Amino acid sequence: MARGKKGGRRGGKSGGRNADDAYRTDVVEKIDMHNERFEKYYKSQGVLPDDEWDRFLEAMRAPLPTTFRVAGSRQAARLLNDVIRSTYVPHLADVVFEGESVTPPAQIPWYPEGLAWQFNVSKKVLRKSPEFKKFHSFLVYETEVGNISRQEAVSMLPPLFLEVEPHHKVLDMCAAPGSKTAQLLEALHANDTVTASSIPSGLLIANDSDHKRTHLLIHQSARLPSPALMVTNLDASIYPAIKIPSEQTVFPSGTKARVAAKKQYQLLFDRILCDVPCSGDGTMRKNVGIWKHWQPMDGNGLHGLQLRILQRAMRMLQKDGRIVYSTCSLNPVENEAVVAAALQSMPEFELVDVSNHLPELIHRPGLTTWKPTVDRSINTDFATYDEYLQSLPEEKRGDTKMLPSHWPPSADVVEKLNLPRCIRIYPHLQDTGGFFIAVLQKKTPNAAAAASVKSTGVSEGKRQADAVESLETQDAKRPKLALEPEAPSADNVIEQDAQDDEAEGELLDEPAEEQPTIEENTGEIPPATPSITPAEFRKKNAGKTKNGDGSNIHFRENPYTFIAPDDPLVQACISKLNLKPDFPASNVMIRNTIGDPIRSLYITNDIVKSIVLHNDYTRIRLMTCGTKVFAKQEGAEAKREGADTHFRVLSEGLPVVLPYIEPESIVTADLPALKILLETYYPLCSRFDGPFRSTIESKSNGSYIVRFEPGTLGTATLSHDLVLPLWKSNVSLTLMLDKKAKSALSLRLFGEDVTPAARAAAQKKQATSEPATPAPEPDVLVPMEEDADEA
Ligand SMILES: C[S@@+](CC[C@H](N)C(=O)[O-])C[C@H]1O[C@@H](n2cnc3c(N)ncnc32)[C@H](O)[C@@H]1O
Repeated sequence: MARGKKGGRRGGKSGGRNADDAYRTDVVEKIDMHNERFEKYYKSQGVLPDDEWDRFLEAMRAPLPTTFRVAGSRQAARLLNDVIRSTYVPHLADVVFEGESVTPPAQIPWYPEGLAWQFNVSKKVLRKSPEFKKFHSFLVYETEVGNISRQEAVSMLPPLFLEVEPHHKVLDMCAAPGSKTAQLLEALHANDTVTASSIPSGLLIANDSDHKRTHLLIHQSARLPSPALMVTNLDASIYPAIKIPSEQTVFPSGTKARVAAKKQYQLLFDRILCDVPCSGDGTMRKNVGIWKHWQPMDGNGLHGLQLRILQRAMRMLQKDGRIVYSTCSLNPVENEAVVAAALQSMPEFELVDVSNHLPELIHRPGLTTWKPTVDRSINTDFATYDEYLQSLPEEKRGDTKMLPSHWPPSADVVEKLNLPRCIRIYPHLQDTGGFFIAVLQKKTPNAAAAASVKSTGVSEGKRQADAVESLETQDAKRPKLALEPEAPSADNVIEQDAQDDEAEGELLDEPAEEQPTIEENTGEIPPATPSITPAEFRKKNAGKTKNGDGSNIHFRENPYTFIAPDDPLVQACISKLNLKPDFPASNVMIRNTIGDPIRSLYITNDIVKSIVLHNDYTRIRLMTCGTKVFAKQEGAEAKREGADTHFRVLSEGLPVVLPYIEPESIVTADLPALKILLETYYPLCSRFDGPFRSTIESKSNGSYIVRFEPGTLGTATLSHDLVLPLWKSNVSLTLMLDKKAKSALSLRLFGEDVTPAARAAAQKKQATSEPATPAPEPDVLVPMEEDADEA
């Protein structure tokens, strides 16, 4: 659905059920799933042949199968997928419940490597069948720790069509709650191993205009911590130009060195996902309330914003880049109409034929014609916008909210746009929700120039010459809705900017002397502006508002400060945690309000650092970036030794830091040791055996890494290295994982939750004379922040 309107459109009570039940697909009756307007509208669009109509409606009314994706780095995902395939599925193969056999989970045929699954069992089976109950617990805990993502099948598609690689600069324009962002991050981290994260050279900016929902996004993406991630909170339709020192820009001959030196350039993206807000009628199988409230003016109203977002994306795309535009709506006004209008406004773009990209995916081509309705009663009588306008009294014509782009272009234009290259997914085709996808790219230069002149009468050269536009002007500019040609593509603007700099005066809002200079066009990002020590930071910012320069009083996030690699804090981490010389110490950052003691250190990759250093973080409304790697170890012991020097590696940051930790700080242990560490909060060193005990006893107190080697213990098998952070105190050890992660690990390895938290929960239940269960079980199958609208 378009937004997190919880309860907004989901219908009310029905037939005496309680309000919660009204939203459950397994209890809402089919009798409630009718909407005359819906049927009339879609019939008149000719979305499907007549003989498929009943099957389509039947599928729309059937409960949506539960689907999930094995998430995380590719190697780790493969291992977990093997556990599902070889351990859980065989146990679920012959389940009979109340006399009926239950179909086990099956892999979604089109998802690469079989990493996505679906099953369709009632909540009763999940709760009462012992086999499914166990599977349910497994799913819940693996979801909690981010190894499994509960996601609608069709919602998994857009990132697959985007084909992200680790070096790509990616923008996810409407990203919350973040299920697709997680997939994009995984693709960026394709080179991660089971235990160690790569530091991709690329970048993912995940954006959403809804401030609250960006927190969901941050939470969701924290499951795959990445130094390459940034989260912003902006209106995607007017997404500002992000400034970055030029890497590859070839300056036009004659550009004065002084001009080139002080210029910064707009970051262009290799991949952009526009998963735009939409009316969401493709999610009706899940959000059954939409049946009651559906009406076509929702789609009409969203069309303009959807188009502006797509046009903004087109202006921010690299030459060889790719855009995926997607909605979970079946309405052509939100789909083909948007794509057609965008393509006409920028003729240098084309639709990509991706019909064979996922051979097992059954889909239908995009529509070449459609009939917008001009009112709620499904009045589709007007063949063109002009016809509609003529039908209105003259004085009312200015008031209409209908736009020319709601209507299909003329037949000859439609033919050139290749709209059948769009992908439509209908629920009856593969038992999914409904969905729409279009993949756009820039044409090869010659084709683009020809298309441009033909369609607009304006040559590309003239267009570039007209493209005198500063980054600030771009920020303010809202892409046009009308179908006249969009002015410059963003990359043209960039090349033009260097020439215009002298004539236009300063193009940048920061004073020139604060800008890093580009010495030569070497293709490298110039060194960062000098980092500062925390003490200098406090001094510099003393007396300022919480928001740094106070330029955006409504934006209340903490500032971002890179600290100098020779800062005592960084040096303390390097020496205490035994980090190798190649640890990227100059990419360590703190987030802090003025004067606060520093508790956490973050790390980013080079490009994220460069963006942070060259942009006002309040202007780009930067919610977070990079990943937290070290935290100050609190407690008396740490204080005794000097609080500023006692940092530990965080479990979420460990995969990033692991490649930089010297082998002496990594101790080796086995499965029995892991079981002790899971069963007890602070086991004494004397409880362990063998080389692990002697090694750990010989170590001084502090942060270590423990590597558990593959092995068996009873029926438990550890099939690959497992690396976790450990804290050694005088006589005891602590596994530095949170409770949920410990429970998930225990369930996965030992088939039961052996943690103290689970024992306490069981005792509490016993005390209240309820039957004890190994761990608290959520009410829903797999908790999902925004289950209602993640598609
Ligand atoms: C369909 S949802 C996105 C789902 C998301 N891509 C996912 O996979 O989890 C659309 C999102 O667009 C956001 N949104 C609405 N208007 C926006 C705008 N003008 N700019 C950016 N985001 C917007 C909404 O807050 C909502 O989170």
